[in-house]
Amino acid sequence: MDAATRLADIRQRIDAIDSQLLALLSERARCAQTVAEIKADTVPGSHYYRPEREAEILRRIKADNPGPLDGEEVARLFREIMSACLALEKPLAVGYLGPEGTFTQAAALKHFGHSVHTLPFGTIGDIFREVEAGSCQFGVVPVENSTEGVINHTLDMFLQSPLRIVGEVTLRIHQHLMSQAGVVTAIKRIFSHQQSFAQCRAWLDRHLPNAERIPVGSNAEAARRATESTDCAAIAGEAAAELYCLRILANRIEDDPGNTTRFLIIGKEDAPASGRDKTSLLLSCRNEAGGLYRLLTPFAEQQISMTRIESRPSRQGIWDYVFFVDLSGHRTDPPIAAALEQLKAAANLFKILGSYPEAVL
Ligand SMILES: O=C(O)C(=O)C[C@]1(C(=O)O)C=C[C@@H](O)C=C1
Repeated sequence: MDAATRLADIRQRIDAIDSQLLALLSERARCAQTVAEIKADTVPGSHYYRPEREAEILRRIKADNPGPLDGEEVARLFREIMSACLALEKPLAVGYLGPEGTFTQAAALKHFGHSVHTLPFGTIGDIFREVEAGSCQFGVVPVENSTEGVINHTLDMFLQSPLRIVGEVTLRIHQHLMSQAGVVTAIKRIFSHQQSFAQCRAWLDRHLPNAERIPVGSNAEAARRATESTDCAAIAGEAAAELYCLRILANRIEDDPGNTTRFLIIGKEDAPASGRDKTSLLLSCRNEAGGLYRLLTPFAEQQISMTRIESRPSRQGIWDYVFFVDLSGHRTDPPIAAALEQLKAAANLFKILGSYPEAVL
């Protein structure tokens, strides 16, 4: 068989497979519509998003993936299928730290897929307020970066807010230098968010030591400012370059190639157990010798793994601190439930911020 005939043959097979895929996708979408009808009958008025179910599906797809497509790639395809099915049930409104083109928007789309409505807000506080007020069902906020550490503003919001953490998503952050100019040497002023400047400090010191570094509220805002003049540049992500038609002069200039940001999904109710979950808590104890040690003892006794602890001023008195703690497991797992009961009795402040599926994508 010659090459042209083989090609025609294989394309015919691809067409037949696509028709099967389309029929199966349509059948899946009809199933999701039936799920929506059942939900409307049993929990009227509630949103239809089920983070624990989505996490279970994505984990199973990755585990069963026969190849040759990469597991992450296959999971991303299924992420989009579920997003489209959910939009048929009821489209979700998701608030993020704007403007359009920020890494937080990229994180929102990575977590929910592209069939949700993403709504930009100016500050982390605005996102909390809008989700509390119900104008968005969920919000996406950055919480920590592998190079720069925690985003204090996000943690501090949980001190007052009744919202829960319903999910997490991590995003590899690639920073690019972008401008209308054609060469790096033409750049006199650089705009970026202060976190991004910090993530690219060594690169900037080496390549643009004399350019002025001007901090702005977001990377997308930096990209917009970079359109003002040809001797300006921005450090931002690819989406911002596309949005503002800027040329990428230098790719991936972050000092740490593993540079990753973790984002939290906030909503009104936390998620049931998915089989691989995290629980986040807010705690404080009396300021005395061994106070924190005694507070955390139930975790050791119940063999619960504590994956993170951060301390922040409580804002209630000088040198008074609260602790943000992440645990492996769901608050309904019996050892965690037992430890939480003990903790509740011993802590000055005890708040469960949420139990939610570990990031899958
Ligand atoms: O299983 C459900 O509850 C559904 O609504 C279906 C489905 C899916 O497409 O598989 C869609 C949205 C939910 O977030 C979870 C799963």
